[in-house]
This record gives sequence, C-alpha cells and structure tokens, in this order.
Amino acid sequence: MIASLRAFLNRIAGGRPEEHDITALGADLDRWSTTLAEAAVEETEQVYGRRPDLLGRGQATWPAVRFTHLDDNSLEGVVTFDRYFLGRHGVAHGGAIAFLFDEIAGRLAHLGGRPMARTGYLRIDFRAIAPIEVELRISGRYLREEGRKRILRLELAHGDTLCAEAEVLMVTLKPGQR
Ligand SMILES: CCCCCCCCCCCCCC(=O)SCCNC(=O)CCNC(=O)[C@H](O)C(C)(C)COP(=O)(O)OP(=O)(O)OC[C@H]1O[C@@H](n2cnc3c(N)ncnc32)[C@H](O)[C@@H]1OP(=O)(O)O
Repeated sequence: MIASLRAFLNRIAGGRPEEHDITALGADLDRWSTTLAEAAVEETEQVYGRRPDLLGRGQATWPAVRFTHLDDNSLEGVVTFDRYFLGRHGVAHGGAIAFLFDEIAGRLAHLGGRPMARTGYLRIDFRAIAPIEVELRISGRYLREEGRKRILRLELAHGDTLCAEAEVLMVTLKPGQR
C-alpha cells in the first residue's frame, strides 16, 4: 500500500491530468478517506511509520532510505528523492533534506540499544544541490557522547559531491519524559 502511495504521489507531482480525471480522483480519494476514518486508531495502534522491516519504515511522507550498513556507531545508505520532494529546477526541497536528516539521526541515535532520545538541534549546511530522482548516498556517525547528549554527524552526497551535512544533538529522555 505504501509503495503504491509513493508511486501515486509521484504521478500526482509529475502529472497534469485532465479536468474530469481530477474530479473523479478527488471523489475516489474522498471515498477512501471516509472508509479509513472508520479504521482510525490511537497512535500506539497505528501501523504507518512503525514497520522497520519496510522501506521508509512503512511511510510515504519522508524520503525512503535503504540502509546498506549499520553498526553501533555509524550507518550508511542510499536514498532517492521522488518527484514529490521537488523544490524547483530538479532539486530536492531543503525541508525534505531536513526531514531525511532528522529521521536518520533518530535511527543513528538508537543504534546499539541506546535509550530513547529526542532531537535538541539539527544544524544543516546545504553545500550543493541535491538532485531528485537519482540515487544519493547518506552516512552518519557519532562524533561524541557526553552524558545524556549524543552529537552526530550526517552527510548527503551525490557521487563525490557533498550536497548537505549536519551536526545533530540528540538528548536522552529522562524517566517519564515524553
Ligand atoms: C527502538 C529503536 C527504534 C529506532 C527507530 C527510530 C526512528 C525514529 C525516527 C524519529 C526521530 C525523530 C526525532 C525527532 O524528530 S524528535 C522531535 C523534534 N525534537 C523535539 O521536539 C525536542 C523538543 N525539545 C525537548 O524535548 C527538550 O528540549 C530536550 C529533550 C531536547 C532537552 O530537554 P531536557 O529538559 O530533557 O534537557 P536539558 O534542557 O537539561 O538539556 C540537556 C543537555 O542538552 C543540552 N541541550 C538541549 N538542547 C540543546 C540545544 N538546542 N542546543 C544546545 N544544547 C542543548 C543542554 O544544554 C544540556 O546540556 P548540559 O548543560 O547538560 O551540558
């Protein structure tokens, strides 16, 4: 379903449908919204974004990373920004890169069975354009850990070109903190 949704969003973003198709599609989507409203559950019960076995953790709203290496202190992977992450002129939206980085930071922060942490800061430098619809490389590693603070470094590259880099602070949650 999520793979179909991604494909669908790509077609929406990259298409210019006829008026009658737009109207019909809107009606179909409204019908599905009504059906899905009847299947609504609490956050703890939802499936969306809670399937680590699926590409993109089973959600369509962030660029789907495929991890190629994970150890306790670093990770590597590949990602392709679909058409619906377009900013302009074939380049990924900066917010999509931030979304990608926060997600990867979350993954990296919890490697090695480390306890729950939340992003304190995410400082991004955009060094070069990140094209959509081509495979880009991501990498992340621990810079240091100081008490509750985990300082991480992330990179997004296109071939030999560094597109964006970030330093991220993840703070271990205190007992009872949500
Ligand atoms: C099972 C595993 C599954 C893995 C799958 C995972 C995928 C998940 C992917 C999803 C992932 C998505 C992830 C998301 O999107 S998380 C969502 C985005 N983030 C938030 O909503 C966080 C909001 N902020 C907070 O909740 C609190 O501020 C936190 C919890 C971060 C800290 O408040 P807390 O009251 O607890 O702690 P503290 O204030 O005593 O600070 C403690 C230390 O930290 C230092 N500090 C704090 N902030 C900053 C700052 N901005 N710059 C520099 N330093 C900062 C501070 O100086 C102190 O240092 P020191 O004085 O001790 O030296």
